[in-house]
Amino acid sequence: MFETSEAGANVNMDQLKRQAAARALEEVRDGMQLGLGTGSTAKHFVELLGERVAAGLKVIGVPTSEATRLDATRCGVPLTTLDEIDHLDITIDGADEIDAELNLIKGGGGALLREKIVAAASDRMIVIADDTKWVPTLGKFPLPIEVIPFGLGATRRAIEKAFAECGVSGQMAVRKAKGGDKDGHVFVTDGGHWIVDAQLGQIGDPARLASALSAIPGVVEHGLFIGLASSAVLAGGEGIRVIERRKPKGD
Ligand SMILES: O=C(CO)[C@H](O)[C@H](O)COP(=O)(O)O
Repeated sequence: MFETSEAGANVNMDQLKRQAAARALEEVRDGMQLGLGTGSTAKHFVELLGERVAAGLKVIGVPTSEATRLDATRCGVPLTTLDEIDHLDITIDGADEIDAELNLIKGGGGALLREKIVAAASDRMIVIADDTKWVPTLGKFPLPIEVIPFGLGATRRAIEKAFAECGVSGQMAVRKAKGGDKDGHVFVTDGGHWIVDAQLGQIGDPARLASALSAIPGVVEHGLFIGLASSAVLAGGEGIRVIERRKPKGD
């Protein structure tokens, strides 16, 4: 399904992200419980949602990171936790790569663990992105793997074994923080873990790789989101494309 973009071809990436966020906001209804994603695209959604809340919309959100918690608070979006409510209606989040099955690579911003917990607790997950995130095959974006620092050598060897079994290979690097007083130090997630980014190039069977990585004890979570996204809103120079997942979530 295609929709016409008002902005035409000369929009910059940030405008495209905002357009995708605005389109997803049309799905939000009074009384909904929302998962709030992390990243520059999700930040647009939180800001636009804040404007609707200021105008009287009644919603409550669960943030997927401390950064989003701060943004949502600044924008006046009421927040709760997954301990206080029993489900979420929609999670709206960005992605680093999206394929035709709506499998995703996420975690470029380091929030993959909370993002996956929140998405899994939601009836629907709407992915919002500029259309450069749409790829024929996942893997060009380095796959984030959240790990426990203890025993990292053993965990890395187990990850390499899982890669070989799944027909992929590539360099791994422990993520470093960029900017601020933590610049150059190891990046630490909101959960206190580290991230290993794996440069795989192409992931032929993302579901198989996801299962193999999940089975490794030192791996807390990985950035392959398989079967979680219900739809993707992609904004490009030609307009907005909304892609629905063929099978409903949970099937
Ligand atoms: O997974 C994420 C954070 O962990 C983000 O959703 C992903 O990195 C996309 O970010 P952006 O909207 O800034 O391109």
